[in-house]
Amino acid sequence: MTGQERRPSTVAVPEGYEIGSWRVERLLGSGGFGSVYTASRSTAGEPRRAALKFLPTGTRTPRQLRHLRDLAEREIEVLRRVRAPRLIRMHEVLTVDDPASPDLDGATVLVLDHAETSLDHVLTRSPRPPSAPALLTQICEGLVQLHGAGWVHGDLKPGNVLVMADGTIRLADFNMAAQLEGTHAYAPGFATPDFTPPELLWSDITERGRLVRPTADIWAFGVLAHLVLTGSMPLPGPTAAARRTALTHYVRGEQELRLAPELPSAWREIIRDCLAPSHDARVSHDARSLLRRVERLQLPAEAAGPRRRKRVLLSAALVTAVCAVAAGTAFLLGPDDRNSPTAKGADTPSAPVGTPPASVGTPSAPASPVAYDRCIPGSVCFFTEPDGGGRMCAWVGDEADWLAGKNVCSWATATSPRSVFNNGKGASLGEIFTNVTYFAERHLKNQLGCVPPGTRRNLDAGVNPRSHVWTESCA
Ligand SMILES: Nc1ncnc2c1ncn2[C@@H]1O[C@H](COP(=O)(O)OP(=O)(O)OP(=O)(O)O)[C@@H](O)[C@H]1O
Repeated sequence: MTGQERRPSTVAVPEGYEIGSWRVERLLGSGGFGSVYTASRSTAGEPRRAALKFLPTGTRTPRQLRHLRDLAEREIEVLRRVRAPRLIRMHEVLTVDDPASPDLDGATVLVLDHAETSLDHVLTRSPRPPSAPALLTQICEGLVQLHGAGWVHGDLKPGNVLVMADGTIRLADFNMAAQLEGTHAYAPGFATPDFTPPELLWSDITERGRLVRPTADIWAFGVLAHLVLTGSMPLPGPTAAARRTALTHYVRGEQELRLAPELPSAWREIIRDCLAPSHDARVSHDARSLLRRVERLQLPAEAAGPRRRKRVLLSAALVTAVCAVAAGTAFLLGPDDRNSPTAKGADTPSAPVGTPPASVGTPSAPASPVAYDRCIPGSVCFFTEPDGGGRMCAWVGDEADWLAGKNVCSWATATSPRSVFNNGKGASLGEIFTNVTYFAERHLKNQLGCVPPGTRRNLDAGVNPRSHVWTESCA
């Protein structure tokens, strides 16, 4: 099916229809596999509003049914297991039990956080939104969180980037998502052609599905970035077929990648790397290194420049300037609940999901050999107990103020960390800022220590960091 556009298929749900504690209001839109409605809660409790995604898993022919169930299960699995600030949250899963409505009976209903709109709609109104760099930073954060938790999105495109009422974004629509087994994963054989990397457009589908890797999302990010920054596709053409021909010429080396001339040169470099014509040529640009580059584009030139050129730590003055901006773009990873019993299986209702806390883990959790492994790849984690035990605070980006910055560490007010793990990926993947330097005061003042990539170490009692920054070296 790759190469064909998916047609929306509407699941008709009447206004006022009741399911669980929800009353359906109006249709938000339909995708290839189901429809999304706004709903309000008819009983006490939070949230008051939600988006209900109806997947018609109870109807259709047995073959369609199997396929729809597989897609629904993928989405539920991701939403249950990966809870992170830049991914849409799922509150519960319901099944319609209504034999009197044969089209609805048996449908799976995902109760999701209600988004205000999608990036697709934003681009229709404003093809080059002024907030494009900030939007792209957050999309990149979403990819870091998803890939860090071991999943490939597989269908990143404007329709699957939701914009919340507060203007922040969340990645959504995970029915093409695939869980990594080492370096690769198997996804169903669908994708949206304009956002699909060349190696997948012409690849075979095995019994387990199509082999995908995180570089597929990196390609999609490149297309998305070009679209959001310029209002046009990187491989232009009036129809999907024409764009595909342009892609073929590009991949065969018969045609250069001609990015829009108005694209700023730094973005041009990033997009070119994302749109490298093969997986091998793209593999060194993972989501995390991309995030760093995207974040740095938003720093004032005088702050970003010296940090890039000199392979030394930031000077105190410079650091203050960097922090003011970096604090606005760094983020904290949510809990990694991959080992949680409630995270398994698609048939039990999930517990309500709250905003991921700034600190995760339990105060009494004993240190164990796997304790450090809670730290999601790509992040730096500080723990309240030695050997990765106790509570954990994790960051992918810089944090200028642990207690009052963008991503605070709630336990740090009263507790000193006793161990640290720099689980950043390291220089082998082309990343530059791989060491984590931490400071006794906010805004990176009064250096306490530095952790090289891959290092797990215990900290002396009384070491009280208040800020940290990813740096080129610990020297
Ligand atoms: N949580 C949500 N809040 C608000 N709107 C949503 C939410 N989830 C999805 N939508 C909107 O509902 C519509 C249908 O979404 P859905 O995920 O089913 O399909 P799609 O992404 O448009 O298409 P496809 O699944 O074929 O890729 C889209 O317009 C999307 O923006």
